[in-house]
This record gives sequence, C-alpha cells and structure tokens, in this order.
Amino acid sequence: MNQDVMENVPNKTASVTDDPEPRALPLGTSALLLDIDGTLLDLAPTPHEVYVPPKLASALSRLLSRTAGALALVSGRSLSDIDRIFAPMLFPAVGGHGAEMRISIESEAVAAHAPPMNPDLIQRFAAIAELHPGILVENKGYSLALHFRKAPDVERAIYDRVSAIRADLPNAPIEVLPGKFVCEIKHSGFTKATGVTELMSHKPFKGRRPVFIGDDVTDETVFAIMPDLNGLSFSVGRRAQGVNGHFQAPSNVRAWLARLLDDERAVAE
Ligand SMILES: O=P(O)(O)OC[C@H]1O[C@H](O[C@H]2O[C@H](CO)[C@@H](O)[C@H](O)[C@H]2O)[C@H](O)[C@@H](O)[C@@H]1O
Repeated sequence: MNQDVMENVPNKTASVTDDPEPRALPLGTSALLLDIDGTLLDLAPTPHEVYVPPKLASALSRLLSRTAGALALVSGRSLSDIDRIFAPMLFPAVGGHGAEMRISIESEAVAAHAPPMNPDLIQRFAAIAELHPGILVENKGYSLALHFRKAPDVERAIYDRVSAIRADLPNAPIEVLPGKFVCEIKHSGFTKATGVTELMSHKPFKGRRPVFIGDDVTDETVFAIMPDLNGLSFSVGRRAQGVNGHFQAPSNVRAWLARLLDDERAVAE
C-alpha cells in the first residue's frame, strides 16, 4: 500500500497486497469504492454464473455499517443486475459504467445520466451476435454488451462489425468500451469516473477519502481521478498505471476486506 498516505494511519493494519508491514485503513474517514467482476468476484464463464461468497456479502454489509454508509459498488453492471447477484442485500452503487447511481440503500436510484439507446441501434449491434452462437448479448437499455468469452476467435470480427455501424453514425454520442471478453457500446456522456465524482459529492461519501479498487479498462478512468479526490486506487491482477498498489486476485481483495473488519475490532478493544 502507498506508504505516504498510509503512514499517518495509527498502528493497525490491513495489507493491500503482500506488504510486509501492513497498515490500517481508517474506516471512519474512508469511502470504499469497489468494482465487482474481477475485483470482488472471480470471473465466471457468463455474467449470470458469478458466485458471491457468503463471507464477502457479510463483510460488505458490515463495512457499509462501519463506514456509516460510505461503501459503494462501482460496476459496469446495471443496478438491477447488481441487486440480483447480491440479493437480498442492497448496496449503494454506481452502475452501468456511471449510467446509474444509488447513493444510499434508502434512496431511489438515479438514472439521469442514462438516456436509453436508440432501439434501432440496439438492434443493429445485437445482430452482431449472429456471427457465432457463443456470443452473448447483454442489453442494459442504455448500453449493450457483446460477450465473447465462449467465442474468443470472433473478437476481431465483432469489433469490425461495431466499427462499420459506427462509421454510418459519425455523430452518434456513443463509444466502444473494451472489457474482459466483452465489447460494450455505451453512451459517451458518462463513465465510471463521472459516476464516482458525482457520488463523492454526496453525503455520506463527501469529505471522506475514497479508496477505489478495480481491475479492468473501464476502471482506469477512476484510477486517473483518484489524486484529484485525494484518494487511493488499487488494481487487481496487473499493476495498472498510477495506482497506489495492487492485489494479485479477487481472493486477495476479499481477504483484505475481511482483515479491515478484524483490524477495526482490534483497535476498538
Ligand atoms: O465493472 P465490473 O463490475 O467489473 O463489470 C464489468 C462487466 O462485468 C460483467 O462481465 C464480465 O464478468 C462476467 C462474469 O465474470 C464475465 O463472464 C465476462 O466475460 C466479463 O466481461 C458484466 O456482464 C458486464 O455487464 C460488466 O460491464
């Protein structure tokens, strides 16, 4: 973990990676912002097959309480999908790469940044799935994801078809977001960074130091704004540019979150 920032944290302790001298995170003044797929959860063959370990759900719930509500999931998934996979628990969240937001579990979701994608356009992009039966279409309404984890050889063909459609519509406010075995077509007006920036302007996040953990290309927009928010960022798998540290795998993130709770208890005792 970044030595400069964590040095002023008193004695206890949760290591971010294999830091031989683990340090604590002050939950009373931090906001935990956590990507889901590839960060909290191991990647699965399809979006529906992810597994949420019960210990993780319980740790998140307790961390939500210990941070007085300043814990949010920051995901490319829609809010309804996030709620489905963590059911029956609800968490504050930025969903759809910044398209949707729920600031607290008591508040209504805000979807102001998510104009629905033109239905004809959705249909044209979805038709790309005809290339191969292994392509899975995830229609989020305001964006569309083409998953090719089960058909990796057609990646190039997918991007070629997407580019051809975009060439027909040079002024459409859409952009292509590559992810892990997924090509997503989304509105260009929002990103995870715009979502996190807005979230951090609301209580209980406002005034806290954000700590963001993510693994994918879309998370790089958040890594980039963390210094402006006086925050910390950590990548998973590879060490991404500009981060303060990194975890080897989602299992290490889960273990670290559990240790945060243990450390807080130790401080209190
Ligand atoms: O921002 P995230 O929470 O990391 O979400 C990114 C995308 O995650 C999902 O797709 C990815 O995870 C699937 C399950 O492990 C995997 O099968 C797929 O190959 C990955 O791309 C989700 O389906 C997308 O909507 C999210 O954008």
